[in-house]
Amino acid sequence: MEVGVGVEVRTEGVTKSFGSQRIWQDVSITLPSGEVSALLGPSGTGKSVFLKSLIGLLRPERGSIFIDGTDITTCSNKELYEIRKLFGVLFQDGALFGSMNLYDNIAFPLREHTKKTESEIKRVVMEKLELTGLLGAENKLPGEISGGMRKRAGLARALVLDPQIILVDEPDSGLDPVRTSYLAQLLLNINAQIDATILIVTHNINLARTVPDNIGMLFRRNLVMFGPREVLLTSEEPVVKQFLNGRMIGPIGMSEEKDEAQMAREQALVDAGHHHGGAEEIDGIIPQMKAEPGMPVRQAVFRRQARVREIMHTLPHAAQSAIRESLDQSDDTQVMAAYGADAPTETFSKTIPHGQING
Ligand SMILES: Nc1ncnc2c1ncn2[C@@H]1O[C@H](COP(=O)(O)OP(=O)(O)OP(=O)(O)O)[C@@H](O)[C@H]1O
Repeated sequence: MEVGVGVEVRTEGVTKSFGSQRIWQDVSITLPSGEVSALLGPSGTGKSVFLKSLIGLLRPERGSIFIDGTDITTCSNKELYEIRKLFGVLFQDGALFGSMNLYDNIAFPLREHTKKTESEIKRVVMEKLELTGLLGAENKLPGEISGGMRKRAGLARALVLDPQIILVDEPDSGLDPVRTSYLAQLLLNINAQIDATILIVTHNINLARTVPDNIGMLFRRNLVMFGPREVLLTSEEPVVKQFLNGRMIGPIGMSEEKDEAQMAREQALVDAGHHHGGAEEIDGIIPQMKAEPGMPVRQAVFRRQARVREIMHTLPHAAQSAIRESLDQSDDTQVMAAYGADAPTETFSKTIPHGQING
């Protein structure tokens, strides 16, 4: 597999509305090159709109979006067309063409955007099918396979042009927790292999706690925070704590947000013994998932360590402690020991066997 170098994605004060509906405002975010970042937020906060803005499918009315130094909000259509080739995008349902088999779906970007011969195309397609555990399923139509397989096929297609930026919209949607973990493992393996800058948009708490190097959150039309994973995972911000623990108690309501009086009434109910809805309260930080044995060392880990050391003094105290703890353990190469005590769970310690096409 060719090794690319992920490029930086930076937004500066971007604001997006549809008519009079403001989706988010003044969002400034830098996705460090080659690292894995996640953007969280309750449903409807505009995560997908953000993702579509990054590839120029939607245009914010204010602010700039720099991809590898080019502002895609002002560049020409020709430049945008070239910039888009840096991206691989995995949409929620895989966005496959229903009438094409998996092979043709995955070959599609190569036939559209390159002059490769059919035998070269075959080599790339088979490589991506193998990487995503889909060998043997190439003749199936998207309608004949499960949601998990469709996601993996979408990922295979997103990878064929050797993207330097991979955007993933809700990798868990429609998947059970185990298949979600397999897909998360695959994304980390891919990051180790091609060093692409990855952004995962999700409201899956497990994924947020275990996968990304950096995490941000959108709420009430604003970016609540964005930074190294330890910042959000140790945050005392009520909306972040509520979200991470999936509780009903807090500023996030059924449709949008709550007022103070409503929050006080609900807290009184919980104090009186009513269940708050969250399955578990997790304090502190769960270790980050690692690339699997046999993968190259994930370079993002070293880049992030250097970066985080530099900004350490600007971070909240709790985040600093958590980062120091992780740095102390970090002769760690971020490749999971095959049978080591630190393999987080059995689920994460297995590869998708080649040819396994279920799920
Ligand atoms: N093309 C569009 N035209 C008008 N409104 C839109 C358009 N696309 C999205 N919206 C609106 O923008 C808001 C944010 O939608 P978006 O899908 O980005 O949210 P999300 O955070 O990804 O939600 P979820 O987690 O439920 O997928 C919604 O109110 C949606 O109706």
